[in-house]
Amino acid sequence: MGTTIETDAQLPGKPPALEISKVTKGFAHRRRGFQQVLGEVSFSVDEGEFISIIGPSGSGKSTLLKLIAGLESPDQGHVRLTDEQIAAPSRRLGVVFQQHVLLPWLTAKQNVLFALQAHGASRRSAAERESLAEHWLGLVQLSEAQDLKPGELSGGMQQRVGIARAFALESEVLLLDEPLGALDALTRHALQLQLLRLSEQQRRTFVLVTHDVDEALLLSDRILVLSHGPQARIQQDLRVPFRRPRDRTAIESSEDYLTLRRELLESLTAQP
Ligand SMILES: Nc1ncnc2c1ncn2[C@@H]1O[C@H](COP(=O)(O)OP(=O)(O)OP(=O)(O)O)[C@@H](O)[C@H]1O
Repeated sequence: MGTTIETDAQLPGKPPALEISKVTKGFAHRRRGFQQVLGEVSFSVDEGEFISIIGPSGSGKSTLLKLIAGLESPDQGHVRLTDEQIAAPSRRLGVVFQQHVLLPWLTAKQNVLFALQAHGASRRSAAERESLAEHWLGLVQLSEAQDLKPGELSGGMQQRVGIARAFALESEVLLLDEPLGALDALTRHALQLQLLRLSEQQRRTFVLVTHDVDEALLLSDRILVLSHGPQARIQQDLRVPFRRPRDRTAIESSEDYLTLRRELLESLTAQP
């Protein structure tokens, strides 16, 4: 296996950026009764680490991400962001969902600016906010399209606006829920590389929910596999050992890659 890169995450004594401790969550359904979606789930994420959560459909991946985002409350256990318990959405956490949730009456740039204002970046001057928005739209190759409205953009372009917006907010932790899931294979492939590049330049803390084993292997330092629900748990916690900056072609042709990929697919298709 290759060697892991050294990050701040490996410095001894540093508290984790994110700590999920003995979290459980269920929902009451009128017909099905109470459904215990997550059993006791515990894991931590170091600062600067990129982790992916994969698991069977319906196992509770999005529920887990919503708990981390403070959009749902755990029934038991807690979510901590370094020194703070998360009980509601926080500026310290940015979220990108599968469906681009852009305001249709605003241009791409205005969407990013609107989020910057709402997110408390008002301590920056209007000119600073504008150059921040332009900077991030440029990094996702949307400079030419920054004055177009969502209706005039393709699905992939809209998703790139969502990614630029999330990065521009400068949150410590970025939560990505299948951000590329609704895109065609070619666009998805290209955006995976953009996300790889951005995440390697930024080294923020990332939690990605994905169905795509190759996406998880390309982007992550660690992959957590959620077991079949109900009462899903973390059934596997795999370290992805490829050096950064990563080169997709090089890692995908390595023996380690094929072994990890096989292991993940077996784990995902294992009977509950
Ligand atoms: N707000 C809610 N109210 C009731 N049930 C819910 C709610 N949110 C999620 N669930 C249920 O929790 C279970 C897990 O859903 P969740 O979306 O977290 O799974 P997932 O692993 O992300 O699924 P997929 O991979 O298909 O997107 C499902 O059975 C779903 O119906």
